[in-house]
Order: sequence, then C-alpha cells, then structure tokens
Amino acid sequence: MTDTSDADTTEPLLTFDEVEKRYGDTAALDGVSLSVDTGTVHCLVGPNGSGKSTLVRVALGLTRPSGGSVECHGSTVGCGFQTPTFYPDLTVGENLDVFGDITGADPGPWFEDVLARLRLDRERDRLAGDLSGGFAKKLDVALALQKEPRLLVLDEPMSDVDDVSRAELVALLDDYVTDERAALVSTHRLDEFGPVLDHLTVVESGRVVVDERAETLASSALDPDSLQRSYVDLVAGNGGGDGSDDGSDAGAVDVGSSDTVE
Ligand SMILES: Nc1ncnc2c1ncn2[C@@H]1O[C@H](COP(=O)(O)OP(=O)(O)OP(=O)(O)O)[C@@H](O)[C@H]1O
Repeated sequence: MTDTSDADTTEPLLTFDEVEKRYGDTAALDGVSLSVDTGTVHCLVGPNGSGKSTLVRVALGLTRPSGGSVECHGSTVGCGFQTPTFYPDLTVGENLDVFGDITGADPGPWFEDVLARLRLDRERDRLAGDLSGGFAKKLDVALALQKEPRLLVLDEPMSDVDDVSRAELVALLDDYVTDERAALVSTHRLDEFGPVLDHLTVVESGRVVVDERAETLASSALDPDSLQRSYVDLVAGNGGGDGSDDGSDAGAVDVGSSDTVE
C-alpha cells in the first residue's frame, strides 16, 4: 500500500487510453482511460457485465481492443482469472514446478512464506483437481505471484475463499505491493479491500464512472468511510446491480519487457 507522501514518485505500470472493446452491438469497454501506478493496490469494481473481466483480459493482451491503446510499461505481469486454471491431474507442488518452468520463475524463500500464508504448504501433495474452490483460488493466486511480478492482476480473487483466508489475502496483497510493484484487482468485495485501497476505478456499462486515488475519494460520489454501501447506492442509483461471479481462465503470464496493443 502506498505511503501517500510518496505519491509523486509513482510511475505507471499499465495505462489505458480511450480503450474500446466491442462485441457486435455490445460495448464491453467504451472509452476507458486509467493508469495503474507503482505502489498502489488498484481496485476495479462494477456490476455484473460492466466490463471488468474484459478490461483485465485486454490489460493482459489476451483480448485485442477495438480502439484506443494499452501500454504495459516494462513490467512482468502475474495474473489470476475468475476461474482458476491449472493442471488438475498434477499435485499442487507439481503445478508450482510446471508453471515455474513455463514462466522461468525461480522464487526464493519469500514464496515459501506466501504458500504458508495461503495455507497451501500443507497441500503440496494433493491433486490440484481435488482442491476445494477456495484452495483452488489460492493456488491460482500463488501461481500468479510465483514469478514475483511487478504488476499483479487478479480477477475476483475472493470468490469461494473463506473469511480468514480473505483477510490473509488482503494482508498478503498489502505486503506484496511495494513502491516498485502494483496490483490491479477486480472485486465485488470493496469492503474487504478498503483498508489497503490506494486507487479505485468503478466501471458501469463499459465506462469509467469513478477513478480516484484513495486520498481524493471523498470528492467523488463515494463515501470513503462506507465504501461498499456507497458503491452499491451509486450503482443502484444508476440502474445497475451488484452480484456474483462467473468466469474464465487463469495462470501466470509474462507480458515481457514492454507490451503495446493498438
Ligand atoms: N466473448 C464475448 N462475446 C460477446 N460478448 C461478451 C464477451 N465477453 C464479454 N462480453 C460482454 O461484454 C460485457 C462485459 O462483460 P464482462 O465479462 O467484462 O463483465 P464483468 O464486469 O466482468 O461481469 P461479472 O461481474 O459478471 O464477471 C457483457 O455485456 C458481456 O456479455
């Protein structure tokens, strides 16, 4: 989490400039501009179908935008999607080894601590396909972290995860994001990210309706002291709704030294 006194030393790791993504008549992204800066936990919220997953996929270069530009500034990127993806017929440990080989990750002792904090250290010999939904999600997060990416992109990391582990995930994220790193996290659980939130983007119908750093949130339509409630009120007032998840794939992606999609 950012020390606000360092706010002027941040640099963007990811920028969207007037990004559009159309599926036929549907504008999944409709002129989205934002910047994910170093040292920030950047939360992305919005009702079902508002474009969060599309934004994440475009950010990772998995979906080509219809217009605008996306730049990933010299960052290694780790990502986790709504539906965890790994090899179900391999154990947790084998998955970590295989993904490590694919991405070239060679994590140090810090990663053992990550596994312990996610309580995955005791699951190493378990078949990944036999994991509960919450542990599957946590394995997905671990795989995203394994290469120690500067930019961590997580799509709904809290779904299926129990209360204790959700709190631990938030704490882990807070510890992981340093002045050199950033996290873009799509979530419906704004209340849980509130304590570590540095930047909030709210999307509705593919458009950005709030894009504020935590310290200037009070000037937006949201109440920083009652984030989830005021977010729901905002969205309900605009005719939207909040809800649960659905999803796609997962894993760790190295976007390389610089990735631009235009
Ligand atoms: N591959 C696709 N083909 C057609 N339409 C799509 C496709 N992917 C997304 N959409 C549409 O784009 C819009 C945004 O979808 P997206 O999945 O990005 O929303 P979301 O905010 O992630 O929703 P949720 O919170 O339910 O996961 C929706 O109207 C969706 O139906």
